[in-house]
Amino acid sequence: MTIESGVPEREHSITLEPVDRANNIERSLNCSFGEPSEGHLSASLEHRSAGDSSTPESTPEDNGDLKDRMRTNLFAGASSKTQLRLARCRKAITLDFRNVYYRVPIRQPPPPRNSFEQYIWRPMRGILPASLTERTYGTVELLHGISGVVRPGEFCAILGGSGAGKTTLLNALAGRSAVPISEGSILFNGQPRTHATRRLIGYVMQDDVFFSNLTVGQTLQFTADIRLPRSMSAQEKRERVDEVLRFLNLSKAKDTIIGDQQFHKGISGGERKRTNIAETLLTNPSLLLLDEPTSGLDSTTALAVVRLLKDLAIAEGRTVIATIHQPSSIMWAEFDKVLLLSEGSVVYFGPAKDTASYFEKQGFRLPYGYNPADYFLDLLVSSLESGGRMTEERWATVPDQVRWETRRLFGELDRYPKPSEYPIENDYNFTTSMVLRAAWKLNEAEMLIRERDMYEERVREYSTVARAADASKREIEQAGNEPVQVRSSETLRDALQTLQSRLPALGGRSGRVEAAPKESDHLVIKLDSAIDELVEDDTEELEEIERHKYPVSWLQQFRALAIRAMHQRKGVLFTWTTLVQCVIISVLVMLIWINSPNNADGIHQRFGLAFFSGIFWAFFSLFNSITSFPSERAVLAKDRSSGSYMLSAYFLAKTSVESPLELIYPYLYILIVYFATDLQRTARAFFLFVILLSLLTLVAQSMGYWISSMVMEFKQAQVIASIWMLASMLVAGFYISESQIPVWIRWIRYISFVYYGYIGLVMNEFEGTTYACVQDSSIAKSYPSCSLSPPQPITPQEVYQAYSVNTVFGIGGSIGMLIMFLVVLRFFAYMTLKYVQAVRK
Ligand SMILES: Nc1ncnc2c1ncn2[C@@H]1O[C@H](COP(=O)(O)OP(=O)(O)OP(=O)(O)O)[C@@H](O)[C@H]1O
Repeated sequence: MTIESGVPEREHSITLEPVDRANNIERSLNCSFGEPSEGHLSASLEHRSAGDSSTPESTPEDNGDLKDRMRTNLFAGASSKTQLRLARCRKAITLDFRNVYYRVPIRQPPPPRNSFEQYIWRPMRGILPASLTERTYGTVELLHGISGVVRPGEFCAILGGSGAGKTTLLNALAGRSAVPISEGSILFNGQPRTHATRRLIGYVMQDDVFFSNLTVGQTLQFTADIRLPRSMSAQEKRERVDEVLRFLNLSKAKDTIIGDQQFHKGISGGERKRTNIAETLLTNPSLLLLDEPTSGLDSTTALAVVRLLKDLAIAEGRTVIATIHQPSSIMWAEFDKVLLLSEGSVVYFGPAKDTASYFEKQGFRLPYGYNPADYFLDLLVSSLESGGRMTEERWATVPDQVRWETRRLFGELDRYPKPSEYPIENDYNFTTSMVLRAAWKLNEAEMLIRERDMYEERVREYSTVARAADASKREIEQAGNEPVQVRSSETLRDALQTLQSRLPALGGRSGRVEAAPKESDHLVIKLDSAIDELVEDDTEELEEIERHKYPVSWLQQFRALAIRAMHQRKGVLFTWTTLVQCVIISVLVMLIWINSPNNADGIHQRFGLAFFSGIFWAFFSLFNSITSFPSERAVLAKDRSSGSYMLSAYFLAKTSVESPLELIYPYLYILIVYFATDLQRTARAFFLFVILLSLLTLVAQSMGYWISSMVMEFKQAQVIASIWMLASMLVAGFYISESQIPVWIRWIRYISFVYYGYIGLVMNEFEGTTYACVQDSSIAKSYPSCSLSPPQPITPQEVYQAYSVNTVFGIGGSIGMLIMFLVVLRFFAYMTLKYVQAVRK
C-alpha cells in the first residue's frame, strides 16, 4: 500500500511495513513488543527520524546519501533496494535477556596415581574423548548477570577487551553454548527459544568455516538447497543465491574456489567474510548474531560490513547484534546500542549516543576528539592489563554513591560499617573496571525502571498507530483502487509519522509512505495489491517452519549433501600428487612382478603381489579417510547447530559419494598391473580380484571413518591407523605363518579385515590352476608333487598348506567377511559420530 503524506518537512519517500492490514500490524505489534508482562523490563526506545532510514524506496536525497556511503562501501554495486526487499525479514524478533549467568565446569585430567597411569595411560588418553578422561572440578562463572533488550530495527554492538566474555554472551544468546545458561532467561518475543525461532536466528561465526574446494557459488547454492524451505522451487533458490551474491558484491567471485590459508589460494579475506554473511543472509534470518564480523578486515572493508549490518537492521526490521573489536569513531556512529563488557559483567548497555554522557556522570569524561570506543575500551582494558589501581585524582571524580557501591561489591565493608566512615582514598586498589561495573549495577535498576515506563508508553503509542491504520484501511476498502484522501486528525498524522519512522522494525511487510509537498494534514493512501501476495507468502513460510523439523526433506538433504561431498572430495582426491603417486607405484609393481614365472618359482612372488596389493590399497584408503571427519568437523558443527540437516543424511551422502571416488585409483592400478604381471588370466579370477580389492579398499575406508569419528584429531587418528594396519599386516600370514604366531595374539587376525582380503586374493590367484615343478629348484622340492616321479603339477591345496593359508573361509567367505566389516564399521562410525562425539544439533 502506498501512503502519500502531506507532512511538509518530509520530502522523500521510504518503504515501510504495511499499514493496509490492521491485523498484520496487530501481529507485528504483538511480535515486536508483546504484551507488557509482569516484571518485563526493556531498554530505551530510540526514536529514529524517518529520514534516517536507509530504505528501499529512497528519494534523490536519500540516494545521494546512500551513494556517499557506497563510495566507501565495498558492497557497492548491490542495489540494496531490490535485494533487501526480496530477502525481506519474515518476522520481527525482540531479544530480551535478563540476568544471564553462565558457568562452565572446570575440567582437568586426574593426577596419575601410579607408573602405569603416568607412562602408559596418560599418553594414550589423548586419543579418547575428553568427556571420558577428564574430571570436573567445580565451575567457573563467565557471565555475571547480563541483562538487555534489543529490538527489531536495532543494531547492537557488543564491545569489550579480549576475554571480556563477548563470544560467550553471543553464543549464549544464540543457544550455542557448550552448556545451558545457569541462571536468567533469554526470550524471543517474550518466549523461550523454540524450534521455529531457531530457524529465524542467523549466526555468523568468527571463523569463516567452509569447504575449501567449493566455489562461492557452490557454497551458497548448497546452503540455499538445504536451508531454504521446501516450498521454494529450485529456480527460486537459484535466484535467491544470485540476489545475495549481487547484494554482497560477490558476483565476481561466484566461480572462484573458497580455498584455504595453506595450500590453495582462493577468495580474499574480505570476500570470505562476505561469503560467511551471505550464507546466513540467504536464510533470511530475523535475528542476526555475528561474532566479530570485522576481524581480519582492513578498516574500509570493516566499515562497509558494519554499514551493511546497520542497513539490514533499519531497512529490513532485523535485530542485529555483533561483537566488534576496536571500532573506529565512524563505526561507532553506526551503532544503535552498545553493550560494554568487562570480565563478564556489563559496564554499559544502552544507546551508543548516550554512552559519553553516562561515563561522564560516573566521572570519566570523554576527552575532546577521542574515539569513543578507544576511550571506553582503554578504561576497561588498561586497568586490567596493568592490574593497577585508579589514580587518586580519578577516584576523587567518581560519585560518592558509586564509590560506596564499589566498596560494597569489591571491598571489605566490615572495616567501615557506616558510610560516613568510608575513607575518600582508593584504599583497596579498585580498578576502573571495578568502578564501572559497580556504577552499572547501581544504575541498572534505575535504568530498567525508566525503560519499563518508556516501553509501556511505546505500546500505547503503537496501539494508536494500529487503530489509525485500521481506520485508513476501511477508507481504502471503500475507495477500491483509487487513491484516497484521508483528512487525518492530528493524532492520526502523528501516529503515522511514528509508524513511518518505526515500521521497518515491525516485521517484514512492505508498504510505501510518500511525502506530498502540500497540505500538512492530508494523507494520500493507495493500495498495492502485490504487497498482499508477499504477505501471504510470508505466512505460509512461517507456518511451514512450525510444521517441519528440517527445512527440506531427508532426500533433498541427501542430494544436496552428496553434491557438496562430490565437489569437496574431488578436490582432495584428484590432485596431481596423488595421481603421480598412484602411477609410480603401479608402474613399479608392474616392473617388479612382470617376469614372475608361471611355475613353482613364481608361487612365492604371487603371494607377495597379492599381499602387497591388499596392504597398499588398504593403507592408501585408510589414510585418505582418517582426515575425513576431522577436516569437516567445523563445518559439520556449524551446519548442525543451525539445524540444517540430519546426521544420517550427511553420513550416508558423504560415504556413498566418497566410496566410488575412492575406487578410481585402485582400478587404475589394476589396469596397469593385472595383465602385465601375468596374474591368472580368466574372467572369473579378474573380476574376483576387482571385487576383493574394491571391498578391501572400502572396508579400509570404513575403518578410517570410524577412527576419525572417534578421535577427530588427525595426529591421533594417524597413530591409531598406523598401529592397526601394522598389526594387521604382521598377523595376516605373509610374513609369518599362523603356527609361528604366539597363541595369545593369534586371534588378532580374525578381527583384521586385511587378513580376509589377503586370503581372498591368494585363493583367487591359485584356485583352479596348477604350477609346474622346476628342476633343481629348492623351492619346488618343498612341494610333495615335485618329489614324485615323474613330478606332478603343484595343486592349490599344496600351496595353501605350504603357506599355512586358512582355507576355511574360501573366496566366498572372505568376500562375506569383508562385506560384514564394511557394514559394521560404517555403523560404528555413524554411531560414534552421533553419540560419542556428540556433534551438537
Ligand atoms: N569452557 C571454558 N572454560 C573456562 N574458561 C572459559 C571457557 N570458555 C571461555 N572461557 C574464558 O572466558 C573468558 C571469555 O571468553 P570469550 O571467548 O567470551 O572472550 P571474548 O570477549 O570473546 O574475547 P576475544 O575478543 O579475545 O575473542 C575468557 O577468559 C576465556 O578464557
